[in-house]
Amino acid sequence: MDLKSTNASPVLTDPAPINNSRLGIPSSLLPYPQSGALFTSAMLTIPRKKPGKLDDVRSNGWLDAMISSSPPRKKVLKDFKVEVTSDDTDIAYYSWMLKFPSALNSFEQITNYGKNKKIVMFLDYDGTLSPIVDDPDRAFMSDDMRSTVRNVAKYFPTTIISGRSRDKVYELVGLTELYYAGSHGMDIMFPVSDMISTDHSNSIRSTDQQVKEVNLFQPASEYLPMIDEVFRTLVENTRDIKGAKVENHKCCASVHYRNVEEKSWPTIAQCVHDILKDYPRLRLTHGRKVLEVRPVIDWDKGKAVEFLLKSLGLSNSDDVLPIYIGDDRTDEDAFKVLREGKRGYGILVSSVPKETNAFFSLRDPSEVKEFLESLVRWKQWSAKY
Ligand SMILES: O=P(O)(O)OC[C@H]1O[C@H](O[C@H]2O[C@H](CO)[C@@H](O)[C@H](O)[C@H]2O)[C@H](O)[C@@H](O)[C@@H]1O
Repeated sequence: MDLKSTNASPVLTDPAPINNSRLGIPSSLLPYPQSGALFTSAMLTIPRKKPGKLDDVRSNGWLDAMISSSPPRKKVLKDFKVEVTSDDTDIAYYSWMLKFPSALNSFEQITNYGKNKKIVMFLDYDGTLSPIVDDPDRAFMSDDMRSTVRNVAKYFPTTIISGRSRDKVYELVGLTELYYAGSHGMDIMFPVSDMISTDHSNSIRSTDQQVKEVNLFQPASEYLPMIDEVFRTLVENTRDIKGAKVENHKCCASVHYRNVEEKSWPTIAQCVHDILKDYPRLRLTHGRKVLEVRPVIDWDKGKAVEFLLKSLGLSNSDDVLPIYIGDDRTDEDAFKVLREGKRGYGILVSSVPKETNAFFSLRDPSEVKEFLESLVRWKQWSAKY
């Protein structure tokens, strides 16, 4: 692993000062709400802005990205007024699988490569461990999936890496035997007892819910008041857009449009665009029917994987095989790190063909469960022989 790059400050150089002064108090003294905390407009009066002309989001590609996010299985070819049948979809999927084979069909290849190595698992949450549902607050994982992940963690060091806040994803997964990285890897926690090395300046010691001593790494900690402020503005300014939902993930904020009528997508995009104009230190990324606002720092799920491998003493690529399973564009950063460094395997969860840096594919969370169960069985079997 390139240690130098992870030891450098993850904050991208940008001359604009961080605008904590907007709030009038030093950031270190600011309280920020826990994940999922309900925002009441009484907390702060924010002048509401009507979205500007919708030209920006049409020309900057945001709208196209929104339309292509989470595509439906059946597509209508508008120009020809024909519907692509599921047979056509299947043909497209199977030819895509020639390039990104099923991790289930390639199981032997994966385990042959991992035979004398320590396998380290990284799992995304939404769309990977839990199916995508309309209400983000109801994205529960099944008890079966939970027990599968528990078993995986018995044999392989396992981290959940999510775009959600760390607290929220821990609440949803509920397993103490895992490591957790929330806010797309900008909020990482693991027990000090498992730590082999860290010399990162953004690491601090803390205690978790079980009062265990933990290492907390938050490369975007100085942005927390700014994210909180933007979250409130987003809530206020999207209030009249039916179906819009804004989440505060502590180090980033999400604006969901899954339940917004398609004709209002330009309005919601323009609304986010207008707010971001006031925050040059924040940027936008796209997820599955969600716009994500996050700090302009050189940190993502890929960097988080590298950081965790190093901190846990697992960065020797000859002895270690990291496997990362995820479904989202933000997971591509991790797939890329594994592919480019020839370090491990990315597995994309998708039921439609997609451009990806992953090596393998799985169709949906049920196939993820099957793959994880096979891995556990293989490990138990190989321990005997
Ligand atoms: O990194 P992840 O764990 O995959 O988190 C990414 C986003 O997941 C959630 O949104 C997605 O799942 C929702 C529930 O199925 C769905 O309603 C939404 O449309 C998806 O985008 C979460 O709510 C986001 O904040 C995360 O960033």
